[in-house]
Formats: sequence, structure tokens, C-alpha cells
Amino acid sequence: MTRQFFVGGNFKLNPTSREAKRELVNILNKATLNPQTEVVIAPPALYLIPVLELLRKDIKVAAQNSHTKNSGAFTGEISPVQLVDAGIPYVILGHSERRTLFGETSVIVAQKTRAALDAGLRVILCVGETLAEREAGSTQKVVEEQLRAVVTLLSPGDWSRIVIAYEPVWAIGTGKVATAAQAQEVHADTRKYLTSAVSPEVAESTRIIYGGSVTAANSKELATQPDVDGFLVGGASLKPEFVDIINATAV
Ligand SMILES: O=C(CO)COP(=O)(O)O
Repeated sequence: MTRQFFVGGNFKLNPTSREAKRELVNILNKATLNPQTEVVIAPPALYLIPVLELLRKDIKVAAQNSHTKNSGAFTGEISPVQLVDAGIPYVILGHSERRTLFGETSVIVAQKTRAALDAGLRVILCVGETLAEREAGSTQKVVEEQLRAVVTLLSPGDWSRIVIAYEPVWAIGTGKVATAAQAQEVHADTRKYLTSAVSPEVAESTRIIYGGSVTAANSKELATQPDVDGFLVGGASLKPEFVDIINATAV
């Protein structure tokens, strides 16, 4: 089975003007992109609908977060059914910034994932260890614990709408990218975990992408790894080099 290469751009809380947002979209609209690669960009919530309207239709749009509930007294939240209603197909959940800065536990991330799938969204599910956890030798334990909470709330059929993003916290926004070997090791172990926790078919078909200081310069080597099925790009998704990352697998 071949897994379609997937490149996501997580704009985080950037840019800060409608004009700058339009420029980012224009770069992508003008670019020659590898048609074999699935491309998804995640602008801030306020820009989701304008980006959807401006952006070429072969690039998809993702929200950066969604709530566990679809409506009600939840000030400041965005609901999965609202995203679907707005024509947004994807949501990023469990990003380390949500976990560490906004107190999202693995259980909350799992509940959000369940709610997003129930509404009809696809989910880019982020997992990853801190530097201290890596140095303590507990990388795989941490990644599996984060995934286990989700596994318990999903049925095997749900996994066709999940992309796992392995994002080691120590590599996010630090310029310290995981080596191709480090990424491959965690991706392969994660696939092994899915084999036993869900099924061999789900393990084989689920895309596991890497995130953390991905650049045009390091993306090509990372992309050669058999279990690296794409990238989730932060800082570099705000620059023209994002196009080169999208095309990292082009020969
Ligand atoms: O968090 C990330 C993507 O979700 C990665 O961010 P950077 O590419 O800026 O390290």
C-alpha cells in the first residue's frame, strides 16, 4: 500500500493582517506543486473562510483547534459542526502548544478527536515528547500514552480520517530538527504500536508525518525515510520555501 504524501502548513497565530494572509495564499496559488502530495494549510480561525475562498481548490484548509461540543455556552470556542458547515475539512488537534500552554490533556485531545470525527472532519493528531522525556528514554512511552487515549475512543474505520503528526517538542520552533534516523525510529515504532493497538491494516495505511523545524533544506532527506509520510510545517510554512517542502518528494 502506498500512503499519499501529506504536507501541512500550521500558520499558528500568524500572520497579523489580512493583507499578509493574502500574500501567503498568493504564493501557493502561483506555485507549481507536486499533484501527488496532499497539501493542507491551517490559518488562524479568523482567516479560515477568506483563505478557503481565495485559495486554489487543490489545497485544503484546516482549523488549528476545535471544541468537544458542537454548540452551547462555551465562550471563545469553535465547534466541529461549525467547521464542517463552513466547508473546512480538517482540524489540527493535540498540538504541543495546546497541550502545554492551554492545558489540554490526552483525554481532552481524544474527546476533541472523537467529536471532530463525529461531525465529519479529518484530524491531524499531534503527538510528541519533550527533551527531558527523550533524554529519560521515554519517547515511545509518551507517544503511545498520547495515542492510547485516542485509540480507546476510535473504531478501526475512523483511522482513514486521521493523520498522525509526530512533533518532538524539542524540535518545534527551535531550529533543532530531528535527524532522519530519529524521525524514522519513532514513526516505525508508532506504526508497530498501531499494529497491535488497532490493526495491521490501519498501521499500514495511516499517514505518520513529522513536524519540528522542517525546512526546504532538511525536508528532502527526511522524506526519504520509509515511515515518514509527510510534514507538518510551522515557521517555514510562512515563507516561500514552503513550496519546496511540498515538493520534497519530487525527483
Ligand atoms: O509546530 C510545528 C507544526 O505544527 C512545527 O513548528 P516549526 O516548523 O516552526 O518548528
